[in-house]
Amino acid sequence: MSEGDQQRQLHGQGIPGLQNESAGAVGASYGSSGINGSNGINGSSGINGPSPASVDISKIVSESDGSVSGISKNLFDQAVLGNPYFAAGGGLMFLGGALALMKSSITRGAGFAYRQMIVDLEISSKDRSYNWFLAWMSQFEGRMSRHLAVETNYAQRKNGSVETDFSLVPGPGNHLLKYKGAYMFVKRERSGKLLDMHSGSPFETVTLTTLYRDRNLFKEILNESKRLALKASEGKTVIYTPWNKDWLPFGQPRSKRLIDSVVLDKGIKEQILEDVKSFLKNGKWYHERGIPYRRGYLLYGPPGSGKTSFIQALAGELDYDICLLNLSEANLTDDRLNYIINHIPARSILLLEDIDAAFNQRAATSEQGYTSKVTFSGLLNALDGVTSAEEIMTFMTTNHPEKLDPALLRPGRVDFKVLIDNASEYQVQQLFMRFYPGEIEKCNEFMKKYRALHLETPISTAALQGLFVYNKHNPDGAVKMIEVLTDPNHSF
Ligand SMILES: Nc1ncnc2c1ncn2[C@@H]1O[C@H](COP(=O)(O)OP(=O)(O)OP(=O)(O)O)[C@@H](O)[C@H]1O
Repeated sequence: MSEGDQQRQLHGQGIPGLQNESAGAVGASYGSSGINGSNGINGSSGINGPSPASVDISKIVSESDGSVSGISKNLFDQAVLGNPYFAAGGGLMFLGGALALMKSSITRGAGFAYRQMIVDLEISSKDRSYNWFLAWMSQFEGRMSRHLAVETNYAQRKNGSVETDFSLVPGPGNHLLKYKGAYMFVKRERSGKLLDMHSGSPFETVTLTTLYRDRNLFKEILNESKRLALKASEGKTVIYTPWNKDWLPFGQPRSKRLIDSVVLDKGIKEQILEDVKSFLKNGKWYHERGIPYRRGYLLYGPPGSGKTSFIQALAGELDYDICLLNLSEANLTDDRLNYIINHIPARSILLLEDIDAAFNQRAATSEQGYTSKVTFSGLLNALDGVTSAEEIMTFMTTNHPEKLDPALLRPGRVDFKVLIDNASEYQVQQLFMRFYPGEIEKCNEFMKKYRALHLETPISTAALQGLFVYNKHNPDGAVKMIEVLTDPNHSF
């Protein structure tokens, strides 16, 4: 197409309005083309008005390089960019875009600043420090709480009496505390999920938020909470039971049972104590020889002979806690058993009570849908798999050792077996003197009658204790009532 043709075409079939005269020049259009301006949407050169911008085609052509693309570009520059409507819309778009950008930058900036300046600590109720923290906060003076929750505890006093303690812990919601000059925002939240099916306790979290520079205070608070919790259990034995994959204290720590309060037949207590102490002293010996540092004890004998009481007293004597595991627990699986046995809190004795019952009961009731999923081989694997650097002492008790599978009794699983029997004469005498100190004559009288009874079935130490507790401060009463021991069904 020749230059003349191009010019003709542009003049003849140009964009309508391009040839019209318009007041709006590109430079002026920005100033006067506001929404209500003369060239605006409602202005005289509005959408329905005359054509807004004039374009000098001959100028476009002369300024272009003569090619179609060059002419088109110039045409676009003048027609579009020079158009005040486009210019006004573009201005608004630009302004809107800039504002949106600014807003998102501010949001992102604030988020960034928040992340840089603020730090959170989440403690879930699965963690042992959860209750420590709540107990700490209930006693902390610098707290500002409007929602409190009551926690009722039964604390055992030194004289053995049990008293009720109420502590006001922070309830679900928001709280504020000022610790060492730093403010912390504390949020306790409950989720719909249950932490424990039996107790129905919900899964919870506590989140502490503070300035980044104060983050070290989190550790200080946790350490203080731990110290406070340990102080509360000082001189006491904590009984742990498994909760999901962790061991949590079951009830309040109990006063230590004194080892002298358990009367076993002559020499038995000393024998077990000596073995345990020698085991605890020889960690290095085990490690050097690559032998797993664990030892299994089996206490067997009739009911009420003091097996459990002795283990509790032993824990108190060693200043250990007890991890009590019930193998018949409905939702215990082999995997979970393996995990929890390998994650016992430090300085704890693992106690498996009535070890025979777990598997016998399962066999007897499997048809009725017994749900325990622990298998006997699962238990053996869990016991064998304990690979802790810390010592592991497992105590098992049973009334029926004859029912136990020999596989459980092999060394490495059970290293020390001992019969804790019904009361021997030695034990009767010892128990009498413990209950009635200094009453030697009465004791002799009691023993004389005791021998004369010719008890066909030996009596349990638990039954003897029942007689003495009934006649607390009355040794005469105990002597007079001794015949009740011949009646196995007698209850005090
Ligand atoms: N040898 C003992 N010395 C002191 N108290 C004893 C003794 N035996 C039993 N008792 C008392 O009898 C009660 C029951 O004892 P314990 O639960 O320790 O017996 P057990 O042998 O573990 O019984 P079971 O086999 O039925 O579990 C406890 O209150 C305990 O104080």
